[in-house]
Amino acid sequence: MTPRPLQSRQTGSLSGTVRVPGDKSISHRALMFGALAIGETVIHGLLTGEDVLNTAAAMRALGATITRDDHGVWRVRGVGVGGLVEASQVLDMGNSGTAARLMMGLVATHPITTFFTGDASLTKRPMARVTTPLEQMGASFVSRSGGRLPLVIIGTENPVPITYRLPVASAQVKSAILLAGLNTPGVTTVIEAEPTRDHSELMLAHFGATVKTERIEGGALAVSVTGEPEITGKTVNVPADPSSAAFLTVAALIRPGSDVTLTDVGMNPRRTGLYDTLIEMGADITFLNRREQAGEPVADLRVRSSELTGVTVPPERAPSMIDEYPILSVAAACANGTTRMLGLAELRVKESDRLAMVADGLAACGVAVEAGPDSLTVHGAGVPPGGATVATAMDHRIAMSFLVLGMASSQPVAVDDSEFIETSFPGFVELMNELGARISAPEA
Ligand SMILES: O=C(O)C1=C[C@@H](OP(=O)(O)O)[C@@H](O)[C@H](O)C1
Ligand SMILES: C=C(OP(=O)(O)O)C(=O)O
Repeated sequence: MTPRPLQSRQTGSLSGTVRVPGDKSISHRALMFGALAIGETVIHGLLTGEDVLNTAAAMRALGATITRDDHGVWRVRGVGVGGLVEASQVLDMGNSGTAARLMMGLVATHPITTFFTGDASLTKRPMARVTTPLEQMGASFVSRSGGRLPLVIIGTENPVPITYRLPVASAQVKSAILLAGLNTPGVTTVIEAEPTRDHSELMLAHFGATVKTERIEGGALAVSVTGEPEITGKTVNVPADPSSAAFLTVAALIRPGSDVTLTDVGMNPRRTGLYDTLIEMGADITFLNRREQAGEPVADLRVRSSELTGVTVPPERAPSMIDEYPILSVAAACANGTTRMLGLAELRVKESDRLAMVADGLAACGVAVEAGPDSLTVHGAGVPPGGATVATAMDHRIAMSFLVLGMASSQPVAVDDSEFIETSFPGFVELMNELGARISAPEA
């Protein structure tokens, strides 16, 4: 595919009221759980990013009927727990770790064989973290690349429930095991030392499954699902994605005179670490009209430009803002003083090695930065110099973060490819420009 470079120039104040697209994590789950439910699931506000469209295609290949009407409402007719059928084609999960890993959990405890692949980014990402527990439940895997995609899963006819302690903080691994547990007799339990996003637990309960979370010795959480439930189709209203809202939030904070309202943003406390951090840095963010939608808290966010000061972000906050470190690093570059971010090992195995990509990109833009094995230190000096073309390595969040950096930099910042923004935030450039940004194709 031909790369699509973009350039972002320094902008004046941003203003307006907008709704960013639906939450990606919740959108994947709504399609998957709808596909396992009996009856019809109606989804409002589903993200139509490429990652989620890949999930829809995969669930259709596994037997569900999924349609979208002219008003953007999605309907899923499910097959019932245990009812997935063998796909006749390879399931290509594109750029999406969530789709690949959760789907592997789903098929592992059905007596079907499934072939998975992904793009050049996804095929580099570790999958042993899911294949190891799923093997304990009875599935087998064939892969020529040390457990990475492409791989084949031979699902088991006689799944066994397990109790599994997560070796890394990962909602994807937790969810893969819980989804495998759905078609397994008895109780399947995942123990997590650090709380990760709980959208699977909340949505499974909404669909009628029995899911329990208990605090156990040492403060860890034990999350259990009771197997072989009958789950029934439900209505799901997908909130706006806090991880997408993050880009607009930081852009408004760093452009003087800005006043932006973001409506309907998901405020699940396991996702809001970035907002807590920005407030510690001095951000003026007001949370209006707090309410609940399908078990998920939401609010409207009013963001006004602010003088930011560097802070230390503790490692235990990482799971609640794991996808937001690239954009936090941009806020840190425009702040005064040093920001230290700790506990970032997982950033190295996302769509790209985000720790390295952020450090290299900021350095290219004249920002003082130091990367450790699992930490990042950014020395903010107000206005970044900019004036570079930043490599994005098939990573949507790197591309969007550096386009935001360009909005505040003395010289324009370009990104070498913007194509992957479509995976999570279709319409990003148009929405930013509507608020006052100056993002366009680079001048020849
Ligand atoms: O469960 C999910 O929907 C996600 C979990 C996180 O990944 P890990 O579980 O690998 O930390 C996150 O980075 C990803 O964007 C979405
Ligand atoms: C890490 C991300 O997604 P995934 O793991 O689903 O590819 C992300 O969206 O930042």
